[in-house]
Amino acid sequence: MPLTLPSPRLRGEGEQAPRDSMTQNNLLSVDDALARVLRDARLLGVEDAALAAARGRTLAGDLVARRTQPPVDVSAMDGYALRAADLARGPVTLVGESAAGHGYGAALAPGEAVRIFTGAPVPVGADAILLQEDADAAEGLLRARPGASAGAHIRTAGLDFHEGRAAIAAGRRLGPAELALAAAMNHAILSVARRPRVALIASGDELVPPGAEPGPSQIISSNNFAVAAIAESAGAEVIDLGIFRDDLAELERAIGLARDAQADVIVTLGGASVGDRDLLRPALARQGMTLDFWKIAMRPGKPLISGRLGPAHILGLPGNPVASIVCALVFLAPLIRALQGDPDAGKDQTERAIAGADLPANKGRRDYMRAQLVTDAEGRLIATPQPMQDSSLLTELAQSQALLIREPGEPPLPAGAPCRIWRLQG
Ligand SMILES: Nc1nc2c(c(=O)[nH]1)N[C@H]1C(S)=C(S)[C@@H](COP(=O)(O)OP(=O)(O)OC[C@H]3O[C@@H](n4cnc5c(N)ncnc54)[C@H](O)[C@@H]3O)O[C@H]1N2
Ligand code: MOO
Repeated sequence: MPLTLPSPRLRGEGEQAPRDSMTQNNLLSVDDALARVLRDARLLGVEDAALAAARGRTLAGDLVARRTQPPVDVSAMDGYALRAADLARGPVTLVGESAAGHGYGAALAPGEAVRIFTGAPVPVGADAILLQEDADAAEGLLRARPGASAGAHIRTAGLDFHEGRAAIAAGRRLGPAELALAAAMNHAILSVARRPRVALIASGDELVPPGAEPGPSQIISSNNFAVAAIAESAGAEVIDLGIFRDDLAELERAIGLARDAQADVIVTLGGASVGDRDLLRPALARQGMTLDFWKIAMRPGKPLISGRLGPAHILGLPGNPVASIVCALVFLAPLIRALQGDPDAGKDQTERAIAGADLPANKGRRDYMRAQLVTDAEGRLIATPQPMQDSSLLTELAQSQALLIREPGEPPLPAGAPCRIWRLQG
C-alpha cells in the first residue's frame, strides 16, 4: 500500500542535545541513550505480596529482621556439649540432652556434658562440642577418643542476622536466597514494587503467529517471544497485543489498545527504520508521542525509538530479530528494573574476557557481536565471535553464550587481547 500521509516531523529527530556524546556518524552513543531511557524511570507503585508469591518481585523498602538468628547459641554438629578444659583432664559426666527446639534447660556444672544435636541450644557453661564420631560414651561417662578433642562448633546468637537490622536492601530482586532470608526474618508478607505492565506490538504484513500456515513470503513472528521473556525476567507483566499490519490506522489502533491496557511501557517490534512501510514513528507521533531519540550508534539496533506517550515509556525496537533481542537486553530490561526502584538498573553488566579471534577495526557503532564463550586451561574466559553476524540470524544467537562488545572506532583487536563481554543467560 503506497504511503499517502507524510511522516510528521518529530521533536528531537535529527537534533540531539549537545551534552550527549556523539559518535563519528553523529549518532547518540549507547550509554547516553540508556541514560536517557532511564532518566525519568521511577518506582511505579508499591503493593503487598505473600512470601510464597514473591519470587522475582523487587523489594520496595529495606527489609528489617524481626528476630535474631540463631536466637541463642546453637550447636553446629551432633555430639556432646561441654567445657573443653574439663574433657582435657579426663572423662566427664553425661547429665542430659539438648535437641533442636528442646534445650537442656539448665546451666552445665563443671565436669558435666550433655548429648546435643545440630541446631540445639548450647547450655550455659559449655564452650565446645565433642563430635559424636570422636567420643566414647559408656555408663554415663564421656571420653574423647585418642587424638580427638572438642572444638568450637557453636553458632553464636545473631551469627546470621540481628533483630532490627536491615538485611535486604530496597530495590533487590527476590530470588531463592532472598526469599529464604525474608522467611527466616519472620516476614510473611512483603512490600514489593508493582510490576511494570509492558505491552508488545508486532508490526509487519509478512508476520504470522507460530502454528499458522505461512504464505510463500511470510515469516513467523518470533521477536515478541524473546522480548516477552526478557521483560518477564526483569519483573514485568507482559501483554502481547499481537501482530498488526503495516498500516498507519492499524498501528494507531494498536497503540490505543496499549494505552487502554494502561501499559507503563509500550514496546513496538519492527517498522522502526526508514522504509516507506516503517510506520511506527508516524503512528506513535499521531497518537501524541514525544520522541526523545531515534537511531543510535549500536549494531545491531541502530533504529531504536525512545519517547513518552503520556505516562507510558515508548521503546520502538528494530525488526531484525537479533537487533530486537539485543536492544531489549540493553534498554528494555534496565527500564523495567528502574520502574521497580532498582538503583542499579543501569549498572554496567559487562565483564572482562579474552578475544578468541583476530577482529578488524570497528566502525562507527558499538558492536554487540554474538560470541561463543569457553574457559581455557588457565581458567581464562575466551570469547570467539560467530563467523556470521547478520542481525537476522537467530541460530547464531542461540549458539552464543555472550556478546563481545566493540566500541565505535576501536582499532583491530588481535586474538588473545582483552575485551569486554556481556553474558547471555539461558
Ligand atoms: N536504507 C536503510 N535500510 C535499513 C536501515 C537503514 O539505516 N537504512 N537500517 C537497517 C537496520 S540496522 C535494521 S535493524 C532494520 C530495522 O528495520 P525495522 O525496524 O523497520 O524492521 P522491519 O523492516 O519491520 O523488519 C526487519 C526484518 O525483521 C523481520 N521482523 C520484523 N518483525 C519481526 C518479528 N516480530 N519477528 C520476527 N522477525 C521480524 C522482518 O520480517 C524483516 O526481515 O532496518 C534496516 N534497513
Ligand atoms: O541494527 Mo540493524 O540490527 O544493524 O540490522
